[in-house]
Amino acid sequence: MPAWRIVVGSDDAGFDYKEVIKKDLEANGLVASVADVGVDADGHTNYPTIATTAAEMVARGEADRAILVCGTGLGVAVAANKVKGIRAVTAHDSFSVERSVLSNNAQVLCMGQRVIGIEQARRNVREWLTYVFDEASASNDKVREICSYEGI
Ligand SMILES: O=C(CO)[C@H](O)COP(=O)(O)O
Repeated sequence: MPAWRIVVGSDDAGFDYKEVIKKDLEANGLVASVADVGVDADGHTNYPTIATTAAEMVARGEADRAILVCGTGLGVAVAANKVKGIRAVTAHDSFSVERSVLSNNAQVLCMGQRVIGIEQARRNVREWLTYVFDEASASNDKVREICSYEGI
């Protein structure tokens, strides 16, 4: 199991969950490091800036995965997916979180603070850390097709 380098980010609407998740990650033995690209408690930054900053860190290989929180988990996913090579998903249930890695090899998990409860969000993150994409799986053909569409 890898020692994940994780980057977390949120807008104002996702700040509280981002802070709780960050603390959980820092205490999780599967996590090597946690970087926080904001927002801060008193800061305001639009979600596309936060999401693309985090996604670019993953795309450059400075982090393995990202967790992004906004009100719905939708805007951060749309923005993160604009970064070449990034597969970001909004997933609020355990099965989708599992498949986001095992089917889609998504590196970015997005959630909405206005959509799910904090305990489900924390559980999603705990479980997400335990999944690793199998490049020998049948799903890889489809992930490669997505990459090929992007020219990578
Ligand atoms: O949920 C969001 C974007 O998907 C964000 O937290 C709020 O966006 P807004 O409704 O445009 O303010």
